[in-house]
Amino acid sequence: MINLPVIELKEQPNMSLPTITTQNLGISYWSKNKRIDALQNVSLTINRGEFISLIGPSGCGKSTLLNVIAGLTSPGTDVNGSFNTSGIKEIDYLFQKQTLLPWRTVIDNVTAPLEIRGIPRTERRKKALTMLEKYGLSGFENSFPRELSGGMQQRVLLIRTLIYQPDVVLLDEPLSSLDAQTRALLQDEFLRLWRDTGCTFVLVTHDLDEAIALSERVFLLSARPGRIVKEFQIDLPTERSAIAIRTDPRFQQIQREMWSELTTQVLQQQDRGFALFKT
Ligand SMILES: Nc1ncnc2c1ncn2[C@@H]1O[C@H](COP(=O)(O)OP(=O)(O)OP(=O)(O)O)[C@@H](O)[C@H]1O
Repeated sequence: MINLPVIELKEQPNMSLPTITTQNLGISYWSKNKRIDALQNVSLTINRGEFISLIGPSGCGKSTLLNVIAGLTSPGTDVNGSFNTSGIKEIDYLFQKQTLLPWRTVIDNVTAPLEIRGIPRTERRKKALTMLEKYGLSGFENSFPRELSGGMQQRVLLIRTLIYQPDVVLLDEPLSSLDAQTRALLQDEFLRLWRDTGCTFVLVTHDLDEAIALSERVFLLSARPGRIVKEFQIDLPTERSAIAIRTDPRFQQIQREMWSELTTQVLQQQDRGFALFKT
């Protein structure tokens, strides 16, 4: 088992204060003079310090929603409805194909966010070394990314994301390229880091088990244009292991309900596809 970092506890989050709210949010893209409605009437509230996940059929707008939260809407995007990120100072984003800077050593990768913010070298190295040690990466600080396994690289990315203790961490399929065992270990690390830091975590995943194991609430989006069709309360103990919880009967019950709802959405999407094909 990997030792996990003891990170300074942030002021305990006040759960009644919303961090992110959207009201009837609609997002459309224009591509080659064609309008693509990605999201429609999305209303949700994410409270400070929560761990929530977004699931739904492929192309339903999950990444689009994360991008909006991160303030990353590209030109030519229509935004309707309202959107608010009250009181957030720092948002960090860890996405699927994110990689480390290959020409920088592990420690220089990890300290990059502190460097950008003007934290003195000695201070940033001290902080990074503490985190690397507690993450089982001691001795690799001067290695280059190509010398690490996929799981180790992902752990370095996670440390880099959290080193500045952002208020909100957005995760877009961050573990999808890893083998099942490494993935399970990192899921446990996500849980512990979430509990230790008090950051708000918003995860996009295709893996329903991952969503249940990690989250307090899971939002299921419909096929495109994505709308929230169901909110699942994950009433499992907060102090849990992402691996062991999978054998809990309540976990399995939620899993069955989620699969059933997701299958309905996917079948509807296919019906619409066939209808389009016929016309
Ligand atoms: N910049 C863009 N320009 C045009 N269309 C886009 C753009 N970004 C996304 N889309 C379209 O918007 C829809 C939603 O895409 P998005 O990536 O948000 O879905 P997703 O649910 O994250 O998909 P997946 O689960 O497959 O990763 C898709 O039809 C996609 O093709």
